[in-house]
Amino acid sequence: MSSTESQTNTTSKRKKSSNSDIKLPGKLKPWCSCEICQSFVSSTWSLEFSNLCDWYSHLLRRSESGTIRVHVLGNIITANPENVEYMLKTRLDNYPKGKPFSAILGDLLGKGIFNVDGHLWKFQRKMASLELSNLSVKSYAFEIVVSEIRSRLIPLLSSVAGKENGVLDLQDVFRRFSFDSICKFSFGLDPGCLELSLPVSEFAVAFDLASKLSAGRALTVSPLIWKIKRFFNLGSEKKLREAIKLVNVLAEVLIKHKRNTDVSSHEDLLSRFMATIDDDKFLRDIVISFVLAGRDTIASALTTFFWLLSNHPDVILAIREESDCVMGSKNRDLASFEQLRDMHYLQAAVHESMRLFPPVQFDSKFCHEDDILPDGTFVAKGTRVTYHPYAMGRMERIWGPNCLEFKPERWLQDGVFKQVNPFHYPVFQAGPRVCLGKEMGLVEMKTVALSLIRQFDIQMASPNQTLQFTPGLTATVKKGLPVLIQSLPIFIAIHRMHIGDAIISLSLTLLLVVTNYHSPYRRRFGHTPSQCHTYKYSQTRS
Ligand code: HEM
Repeated sequence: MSSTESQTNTTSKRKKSSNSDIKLPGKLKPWCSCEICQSFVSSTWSLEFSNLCDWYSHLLRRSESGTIRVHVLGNIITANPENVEYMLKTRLDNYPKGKPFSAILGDLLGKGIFNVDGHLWKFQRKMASLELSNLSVKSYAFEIVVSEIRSRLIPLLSSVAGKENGVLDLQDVFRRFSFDSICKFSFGLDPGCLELSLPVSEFAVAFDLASKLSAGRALTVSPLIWKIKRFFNLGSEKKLREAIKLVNVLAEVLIKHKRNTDVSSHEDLLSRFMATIDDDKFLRDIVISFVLAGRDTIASALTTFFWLLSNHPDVILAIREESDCVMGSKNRDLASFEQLRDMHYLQAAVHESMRLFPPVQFDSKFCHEDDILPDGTFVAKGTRVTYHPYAMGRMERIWGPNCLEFKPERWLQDGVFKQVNPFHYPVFQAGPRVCLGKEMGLVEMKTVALSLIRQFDIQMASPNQTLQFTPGLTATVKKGLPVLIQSLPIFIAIHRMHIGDAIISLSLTLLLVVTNYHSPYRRRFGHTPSQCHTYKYSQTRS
């Protein structure tokens, strides 16, 4: 079917829909007394739900169309895949980021890709897609991650492993890790956040504060409040201005330095973009967008993944067994790019984790001209429309009756990872503006997770911890993720060669061989890890 045909069909379907919603205005209605708005205004939703997104998920599950309105916010929220496809692909032009969003992040991001629409976006998208698909840029990104794991992450975890009171906030560790990695990738600059012997980087502190305060603007009752504070340079707006000034000074110094250096052989984004762009302010904006996009998302995804794993030891075992099978059980090196590609269960587990805990829990666009969504919802010009990946991951009508369970197997068909329709799973957004760092992010996440799973036993310091999120652009766990760490015996034996540990590891290896036959891997995939090379080979051939 041609795209015009499919568009016509959608339109006629929408016309047929007799949703009474059509007559409702979509605009802001601060006085609304409907049940949802009253519960929102009085915060009574919090009596039953720990997180706003859990309450929205509950409302969206109850809604026949999978769409609700919060009139007091002037916001239409949808978990309906047809609507999501419509706004992110079919009518992308009618659902831009819009001025309210770009005003909030404008001072920090300027005209960077994350914050613009139209020609400015198209130009950056084309340029960045070209660079990110380049093989040498991909291996540069991978080398950065591998080196950060080897030289900082593993030594840090090893230094607290087994220590009494050796509690570590894993969320904080991941935030430092991902900041170092994305800065090296974007600027070729190492802020050394995970290096505890180094003083905290000024850039990291300023960037952190600037993104936190910018996101805080979205939480004010009316944008007028932060705009007035900005005009008079008061309170949080004064701090934001100072933080952005520092980010700008450091970026300027860096760009100047690079302009005076031969960067033709450098692989970082800034050096590569320099060849095309002369305007240093624009260059700064483009690269800062990448830092914002690629930092907290990875840290958030890893934090919730390890929280889920702590309640699913069978998944940890299956990941270890699959990696032993692909890499060899005695191999303690990090997985290579190719080896990661062969780990279908790991790929399934990280996708499943982000289904339940997407790093970007919701994402809003602003309607350009009056419109009707495929489910019949009328959208007035200027209305905010939010698609909600967090709620979508919890919809029975999309994922079936076990939608609330963490089941990596749902992504596997005969042991091979199967993608789903991206509009059912818009964790990386979908359509023409799909996340540019998706592949890179997945590789980073899997490399970090696997390196820790193979070398450490990680337990929650408070085993009954539930996840409560702080409001912001990316999901952040309110109290962090305090964990206790133990090195795995095999790892100790190989790296430290203590005779006692070597005996323990030998016994464990024997135990593993004996229990191999009854392993979770076998139950899951119907074959033992030692058979899996042949298995996968025959899968590929057929
Ligand atoms: C688990 C990791 C990640 C997740 C879940 C994720 C998710 C997303 C989402 C939902 C968007 C759409 C945001 C919007 O338009 O409002 C997005 C856009 C984007 N992401 Fe990611 N992201 C991840 C990692 C990364 C990384 C590592 C990079 C950098 C290399 C990156 C670069 C970008 C860029 C540049 C955009 C803007 C694309 C455009 O507007 O055309 N992301 N990402």
